[in-house]
Amino acid sequence: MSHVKPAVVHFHASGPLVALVGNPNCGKTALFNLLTDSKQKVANYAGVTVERKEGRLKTSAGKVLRVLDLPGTYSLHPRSPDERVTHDVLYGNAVGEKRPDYVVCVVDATNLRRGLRLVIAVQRLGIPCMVALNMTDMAEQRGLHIDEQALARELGIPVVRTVGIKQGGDTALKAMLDDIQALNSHAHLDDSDPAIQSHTDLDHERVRQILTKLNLDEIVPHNASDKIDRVVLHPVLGPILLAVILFLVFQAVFAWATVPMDLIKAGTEWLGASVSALLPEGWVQSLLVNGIIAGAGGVIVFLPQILILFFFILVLEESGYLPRAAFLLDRLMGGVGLSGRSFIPLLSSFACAIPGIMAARTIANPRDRMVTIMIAPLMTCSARLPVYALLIGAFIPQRDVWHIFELQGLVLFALYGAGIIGALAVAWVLKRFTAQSQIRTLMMELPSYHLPTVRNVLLGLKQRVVIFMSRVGGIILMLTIALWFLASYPGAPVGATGMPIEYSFAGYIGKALAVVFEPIGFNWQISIALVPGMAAREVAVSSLGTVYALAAAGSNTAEALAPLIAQQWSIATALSLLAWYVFAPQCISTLATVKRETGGWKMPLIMMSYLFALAYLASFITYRVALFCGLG
Ligand SMILES: Nc1nc2c(ncn2[C@@H]2O[C@H](COP(=O)(O)OP(=O)(O)OP(=O)(O)O)[C@@H](O)[C@H]2O)c(=O)[nH]1
Repeated sequence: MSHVKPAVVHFHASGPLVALVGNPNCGKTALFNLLTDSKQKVANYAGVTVERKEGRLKTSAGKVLRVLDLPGTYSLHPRSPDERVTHDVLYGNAVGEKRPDYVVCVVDATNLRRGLRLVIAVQRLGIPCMVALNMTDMAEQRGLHIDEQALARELGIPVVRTVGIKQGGDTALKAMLDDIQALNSHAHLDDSDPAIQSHTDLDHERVRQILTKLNLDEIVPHNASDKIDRVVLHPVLGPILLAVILFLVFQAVFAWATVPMDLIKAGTEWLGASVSALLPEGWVQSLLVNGIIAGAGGVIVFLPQILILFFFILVLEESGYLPRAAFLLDRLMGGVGLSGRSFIPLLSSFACAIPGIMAARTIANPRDRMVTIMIAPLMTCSARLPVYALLIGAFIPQRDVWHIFELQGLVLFALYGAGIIGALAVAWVLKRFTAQSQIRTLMMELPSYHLPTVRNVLLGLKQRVVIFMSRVGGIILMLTIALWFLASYPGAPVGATGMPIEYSFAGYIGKALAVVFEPIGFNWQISIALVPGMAAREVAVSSLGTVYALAAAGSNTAEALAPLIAQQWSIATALSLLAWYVFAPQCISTLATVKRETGGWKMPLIMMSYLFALAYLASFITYRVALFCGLG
């Protein structure tokens, strides 16, 4: 989707500032959510948190602490923009932010070696700190018994056990934060100690000594994950499995959504009819029935499909499969000059280009980061799903292919595929125009698999519903009402022939634009819908709903839209419109994000122009080829 409501709450209240610091994927955000009762995104791969998030913890002693969740980092020498965020906060360089008063170093108990290196580096900063030994449940399952008291003695700072995914899993941490004085009194390392100069080798040595002393120097493999990886990362089976998984997801989007979609349709229809019957004919009735109900109802109907898609994405995210997919795709992406690192930002763009573009902060190489940002909008964001679903529903028959595939699902899969291929092609071209190609090896952490928690999946789905509905109630509603106005006024003069909408502001605009879009097969009604579709893509659907509802003067709402366009448009036009939306120029909020992330208007302007040109070209070719094949 093209707009994400910022879930970050900024508190200006003063109060001790506690920062959560740790390696990527060690469970910082899970703990942050528990401590502050927040609902930030957690997922089983590195690089989910790319900016600082703040929350508030009220301790049982009544003290209020400000808690910061920071992007994961391996060291205090930042290599990517997200690691720099953590670095700047810890060194007191963050603009408008004081240095934290306390640091909680979150350490993955199943990966002590790496976590402790960062702890030692943090100790050297001179900020009072402690260790939250997280994922202790997983460590226990693998037979790893850590004596936290002994560890605390070795490090000279408090150590508590936590489980980020269990209610109450933060009890010991909360108790420790309650007694904040205790943290103050603990010694921290300081640079004057010759034994612990800031030297990586010395840190490694110290961690090795601690682990040996605690009898923890054996690396315990995670057998189950290793076994699964033998299939999932297999050079032949792995890619086949990935293709099958993605394919099944798109099949499910169509196959499972029919019943809830029918229910929503029936509900909207009933509402439209009831309001029509209740209100006298006039502008109020027209605004409600043809404007709001036709417009908003026409978009809400696609919510089940969006939720089904996200259900799968959330399950894949939580299970730990996604970084494996990145690993499998590394070679393919290497062919166009990208590394597997771009995979997660690009995958996030399937929800919405905005989090995807922000996730590109995890990419250390500036050129790779820029290319990833430029192609992120080509991933099919969920705002396009309503447009695709409407056109597929109207023009592609429901038919089994070889008794296995559903034709509509197949077409949807192809459209997502077209976006990906388009993105790879653009990346390849950008690579030609930018600096030398160099071979980069992908260093990516593969987390252990675990079963997705029902709570996290439900939470993720709830967030999608909230984002979607606030768009429907916000920007979509606003644009729909504006369009209704433009499409209803000034109205046809007495004795005029043709549809009243032709004599409206929207009609005039549509006809003027149609000159530009006629070569790619768009009529004036589609041309009208494209304009508000720039602000938010789903609005193209509600706009068509409004335009056609008004055009058909009185005929009811968007449910009628699919058969109506099926009757009025040629297949060539529908295919051309689908091609348009594969590349369609960006929604405004995406461009604003690109400006923020790249620090100027140059990149967003280049992005908008190239997407527009690409969309026009793709539609032109599609339309002409379709006409040639007799689909006119
Ligand atoms: N079994 C188990 N899983 C946990 C625990 N804490 C977190 N997780 C899971 O570990 C994964 C990573 O958690 P996050 O909270 O996203 O990790 P993070 O450190 O914030 O990650 P980044 O944002 O990438 O730095 C998620 O799938 C969590 O559900 C824990 O104590 N036990």
